[in-house]
Amino acid sequence: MRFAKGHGTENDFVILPDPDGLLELDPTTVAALCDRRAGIGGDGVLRVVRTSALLKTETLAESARSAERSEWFMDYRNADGSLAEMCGNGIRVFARYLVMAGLLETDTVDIGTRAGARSVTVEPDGQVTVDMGVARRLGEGRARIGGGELVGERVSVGNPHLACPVEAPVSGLDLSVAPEVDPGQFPDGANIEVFREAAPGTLEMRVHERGSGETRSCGTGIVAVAAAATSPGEGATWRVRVPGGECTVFLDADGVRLRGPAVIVAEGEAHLR
Ligand SMILES: N[C@@H](CCC[C@H](N)C(=O)O)C(=O)O
Repeated sequence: MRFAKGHGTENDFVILPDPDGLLELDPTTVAALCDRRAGIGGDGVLRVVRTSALLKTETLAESARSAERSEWFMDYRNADGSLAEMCGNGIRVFARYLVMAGLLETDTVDIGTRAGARSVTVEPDGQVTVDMGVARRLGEGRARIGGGELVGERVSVGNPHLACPVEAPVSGLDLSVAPEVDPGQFPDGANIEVFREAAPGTLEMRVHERGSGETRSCGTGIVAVAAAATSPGEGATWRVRVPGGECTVFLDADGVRLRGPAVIVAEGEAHLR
């Protein structure tokens, strides 16, 4: 099985080129690929598949139908094999892979996801900007963590988030154990972010991702905390620092854009047993 490895702010992915949709990617295979000792290692898998091939085996939700017009589809899987609707770091890495593989002739492309199509622009300076659509703010939510409680705002970026403001520097928090959420608020689970304003216009954030555990960055989580930190109805630009680097989020009346790095670090052949 051919693969590439890439990351966006150290949120890392195994990339599987499968233009014609021939791979059978079950959760066990995904978990084996993402295993950091016995596999290649990654927070998730990005299968690079033509949308026309994906649609032979999968029906998209009504809300994701815009993806049907995209040539390429980011079939994203978490490290535990579960599917997710969207990945903000992954889609930048996906676009970088398309460029490297000679599969992209323009700088801007619509990429299909289970949250719908997202317009992605690969910039000359190496950064990649994604039109993330709308970050929907859904009201207060809670999570239990290490005997305490986190209170924050539920935000949908296509996938579910709980963005929790905290007073102390985020480096002091223990996110090693999965926070528990109320299934009534999050029927499909959630990605949990803690954040604080470290300087004017700059947020610091850490995340515990659904299906992957604590990661060094989460692009949709970065968008969720930027939305939660912005006064309703106003626009803003936030730099968001995560353990693996930094991204910038632009919020305005048209929606949200996420800008950050995307790197391919290796290519090879995987031999899974
Ligand atoms: N790391 C990603 C998000 C991946 C999906 C997430 N774990 C979920 O299950 O919703 C990002 O960069 O957005």
